[in-house]
Amino acid sequence: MSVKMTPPVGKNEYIDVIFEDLTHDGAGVAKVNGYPIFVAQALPEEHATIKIIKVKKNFAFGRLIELHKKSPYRQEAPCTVYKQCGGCQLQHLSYEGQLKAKEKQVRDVMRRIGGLEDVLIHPVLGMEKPWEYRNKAQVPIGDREGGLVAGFYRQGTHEIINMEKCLIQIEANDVLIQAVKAICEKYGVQAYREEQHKGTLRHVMARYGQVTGEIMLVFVTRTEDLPQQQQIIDEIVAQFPNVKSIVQNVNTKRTNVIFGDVTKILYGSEYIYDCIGDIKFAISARSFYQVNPIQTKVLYDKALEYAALSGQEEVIDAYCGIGTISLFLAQKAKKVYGVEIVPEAIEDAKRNAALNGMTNVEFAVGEAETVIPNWYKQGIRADVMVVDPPRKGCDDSLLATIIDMKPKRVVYVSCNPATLARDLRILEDGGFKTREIQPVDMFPQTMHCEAVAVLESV
Ligand SMILES: C[S@@+](CC[C@H](N)C(=O)[O-])C[C@H]1O[C@@H](n2cnc3c(N)ncnc32)[C@H](O)[C@@H]1O
Repeated sequence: MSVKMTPPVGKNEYIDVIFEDLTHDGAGVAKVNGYPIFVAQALPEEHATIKIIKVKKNFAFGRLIELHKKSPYRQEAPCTVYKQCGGCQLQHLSYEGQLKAKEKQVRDVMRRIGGLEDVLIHPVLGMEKPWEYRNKAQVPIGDREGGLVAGFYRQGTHEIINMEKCLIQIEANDVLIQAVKAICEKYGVQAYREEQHKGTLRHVMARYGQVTGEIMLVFVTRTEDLPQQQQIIDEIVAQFPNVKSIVQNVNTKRTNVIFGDVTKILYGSEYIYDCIGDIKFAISARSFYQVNPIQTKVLYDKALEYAALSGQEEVIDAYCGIGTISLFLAQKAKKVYGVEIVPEAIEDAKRNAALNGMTNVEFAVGEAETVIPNWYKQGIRADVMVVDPPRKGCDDSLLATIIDMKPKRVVYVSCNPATLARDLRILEDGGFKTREIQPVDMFPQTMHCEAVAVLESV
């Protein structure tokens, strides 16, 4: 017989609470008789009066009404559009507080989801200057009173708010996007209007090579043509000589997905270059490239250290993107095999290997969970397996193959501690032991948390 529980709070009720924790999206968590209430902008240890705004069977949402005791880590968020934007969730928490919160997040999920009580978890490696770090800006374009707006969607809506400066964005991208907006306005380019599925310009993306200074600009349009294309390009290139590639991506669909299937080069090269450490990379418009170049080096150095290569090992790099980690590893390995699902990224990866004179790498296009089991059947064995999956983590059949293959070490790079913990549990049950976990702060001011773990076959 199931017992129906009545939530201990009611809608519109005002109550006093003490916050204990943060959710994975940065809201404060308070509990009433074990029943959790989520409140945006609240921090652990804070005492507050809140108003209940939504009640569900197992949890509720509240709004901060009055803070009675503030967290010692609370600070004034420096960004003027912080509350409307939603791109950052932690600007009201000092950077020291953010690093502590992320370390706690990793510890909690390792215990709760992974059942890993005794694993060594290091403090988060943070940034000296945790601002202006993003090398990629991707902004929706709208129109208002005859002009264009470029910025962000107001939280929970598709209303575009204009933003001239994003505090986590590398300044060069902000400056370029403001200029592109003015140039497009001058030549009468219309913004895409979602409700009517009319107009031209949907998004503008700028990607900056931190070391080379090269910039790629991408226009995402609903239409095949970008009106006054040549004049627009000429003005951009005259004002910004470091723009080395201008690309148009055509997305004709009614969709929230940003990119369409067709990409054409309007000016310059199909890629820009950047360097991480001693390795040079060509990056094309649709390829994944880490957004925080300073911390990427920290992360990859740690992955390389955990791989503990002597020069004799065969290594598989699953989810390899444009071969960034693969080429880092190839400096110290006998042979590296990279696998990635996006064909353009694998073309970039091959070009990158040639660019750096590396001949001990081989890349394959496909799902890691299909390609690697096939390699295993063909007799390929890795001494070290590196995985860097998207947020949903590794597919079960890939984990099963890793368990069968029994590499000496697995280096797991993760952008989602919850799926990392889940997958570590599966690998531990299959005969591996997690030796240590190093969280690296790739995304200051946000709740996103990256970590690299090393496991050994026991
Ligand atoms: C977090 S990124 C890591 C990329 C690369 N290791 C890096 O650091 O730049 C994850 C990559 O996995 C790719 N991917 C997603 N699902 C995949 C799958 N099932 N098999 C192989 N690659 C996949 C994505 O296209 C993306 O390039």
